[in-house]
Amino acid sequence: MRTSWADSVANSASEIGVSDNNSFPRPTRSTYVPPHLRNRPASVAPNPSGPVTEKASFSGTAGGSQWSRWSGGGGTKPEIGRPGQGYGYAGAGQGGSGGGWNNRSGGWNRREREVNPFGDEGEVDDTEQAFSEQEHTGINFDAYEDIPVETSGENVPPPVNTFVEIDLGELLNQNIRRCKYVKPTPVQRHAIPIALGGRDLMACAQTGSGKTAAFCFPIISGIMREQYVQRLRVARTVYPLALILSPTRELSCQIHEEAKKFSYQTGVKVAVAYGGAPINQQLRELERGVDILVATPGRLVDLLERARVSLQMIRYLALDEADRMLDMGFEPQIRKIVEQTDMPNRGVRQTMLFSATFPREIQRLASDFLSNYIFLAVGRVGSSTDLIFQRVEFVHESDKRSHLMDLLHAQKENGVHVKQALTLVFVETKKGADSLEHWLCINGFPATTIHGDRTQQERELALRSFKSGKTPILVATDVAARGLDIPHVAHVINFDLPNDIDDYVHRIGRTGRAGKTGLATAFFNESNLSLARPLAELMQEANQDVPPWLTRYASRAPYGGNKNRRSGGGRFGGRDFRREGSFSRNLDYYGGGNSGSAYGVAGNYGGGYAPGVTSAWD
Ligand SMILES: Nc1ncnc2c1ncn2[C@@H]1O[C@H](COP(=O)(O)OP(=O)(O)OP(=O)(O)O)[C@@H](O)[C@H]1O
Repeated sequence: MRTSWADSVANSASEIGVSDNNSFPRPTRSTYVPPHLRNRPASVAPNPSGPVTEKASFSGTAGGSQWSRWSGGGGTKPEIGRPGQGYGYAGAGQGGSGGGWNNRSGGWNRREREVNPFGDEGEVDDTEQAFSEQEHTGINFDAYEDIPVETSGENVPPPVNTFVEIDLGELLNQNIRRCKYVKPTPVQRHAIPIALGGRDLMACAQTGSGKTAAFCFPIISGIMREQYVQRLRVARTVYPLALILSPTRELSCQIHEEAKKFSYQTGVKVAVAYGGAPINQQLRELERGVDILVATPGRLVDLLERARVSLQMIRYLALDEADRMLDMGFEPQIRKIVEQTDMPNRGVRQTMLFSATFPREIQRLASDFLSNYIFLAVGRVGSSTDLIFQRVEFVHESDKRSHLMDLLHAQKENGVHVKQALTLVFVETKKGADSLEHWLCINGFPATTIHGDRTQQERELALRSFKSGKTPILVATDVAARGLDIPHVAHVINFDLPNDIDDYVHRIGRTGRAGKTGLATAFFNESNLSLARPLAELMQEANQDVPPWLTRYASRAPYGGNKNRRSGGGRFGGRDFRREGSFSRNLDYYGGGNSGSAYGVAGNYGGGYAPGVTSAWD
């Protein structure tokens, strides 16, 4: 059995040799001027009404940057930094790390101590050897080594094998060690050098394979490196340098938590904004300063409309679950945020899109936001990891509950139904979720539920209760399908199968994460016929046993599961859509083949919701 990346740290014994010479060419950005402000007169910079002179102490090598112009130019100066604080950075004196790093930690106000997100309070081994020592402890990444990797685009930077050969900065490296990340995962090996090279990126890698760090590390490192000595705020408007968008509130919170760990004591400030939670609290948090803003689109639009956030200084834009962000549910909001605000244009900002699935027409849409980008696919686009043992059972609608009960009883008898083994049950509707939860509870299986009709407080409570094992069964709609990284989810049950095979991939991806194995069971019946073929193909590709009855259905069924979203000639045929020379908006990728609009009609569009299904997306 494979070893988990993180869990095997303690037990690992040996690891392949690590070079600590920094062989990867280091980007040369000595003094950073935000690209969209280059060659502009100073007056183009945000022009504060009623500038406030901030007592901002800083050291380091900021001379010549736009920031220093504002701070030291003697002219009008926007209010910079957090009120009442000397926001200074110690650019010098970073032992061990290469020059040019902007150690911002010196600027943390002593009154506002940064909470230690690791809860270790102790020292971290900050010697250069620490990675090497850990790397010799035998983390088993072998299972991932044979994953096919495809990159396309011009001048693709080479991948790295270790964290030490990437110049992320010592403070970030310390946090990586604290996270017990010993070695970069395959997507990190490829994506981090690409992003550090300043390139736009469309990256597709399997669920649970470490995509969050793959976009967070370069952003944090870039902000540290770029010598932003002061944080801009004009009146009550804040100017983040990086924006990370995700489709759900819970996922945004999770990314925020992760990013806070990665940026601990670097001076890079991360804040989160999402719907359903009191906006005033989020505004107060923003006012304390923000370099990286993690947000759901709806709440961000609200903040932009209130002029509490400006995207004028955005240097990095990352879309997590990018295909979901660009499908019918979100695309208008994303276009509004990216194209109709003061955000710097593509080619000026750096844009990174990540997901485990990337249907080709979404790739095409996404290319509107990217400039000369690199396409990276680790594993086949849209494939599931073979760490997940997949099982499909034919269950009539009326038998589903009793079948579920049988499964749960069997789990209990096998000792799986314990605190450390959580079960996630996906259903199609919010009503269905509530009713199943109630039924489970009265039948002696403590369950809770998460869906779009619950208040945010209820949703957060449910998630906490599930994570802690207090309520080991979570009944969820698709709101929990993407991105959530919940340790100890041992079993994902598709009580109702989704209509789209990509949704299935994300749902089952809540287990079998970070090198761990997991189990996924699906209840299939006549109402899922359109999924038969893509499901059988997906399972086959992941070396799973496909039941003969499913193969029979698959051979009879028309290709469903939104095959129209993929390339012709097979589910996994399409990778980088740019390689398909004849790709055109007018081709029959939308199923109907005659879509009047460039983007097809809603009903044919992958992310649309099936009739009668209420969306739980934020
Ligand atoms: N280099 C690493 N070493 C060990 N563990 C890692 C490493 N990188 C990430 N992880 C862990 O792997 C888990 C999955 O990572 P993450 O949530 O980023 O996956 P993902 O690819 O974004 O998944 P999804 O597609 O479901 O959103 C997390 O618990 C994370 O802490």
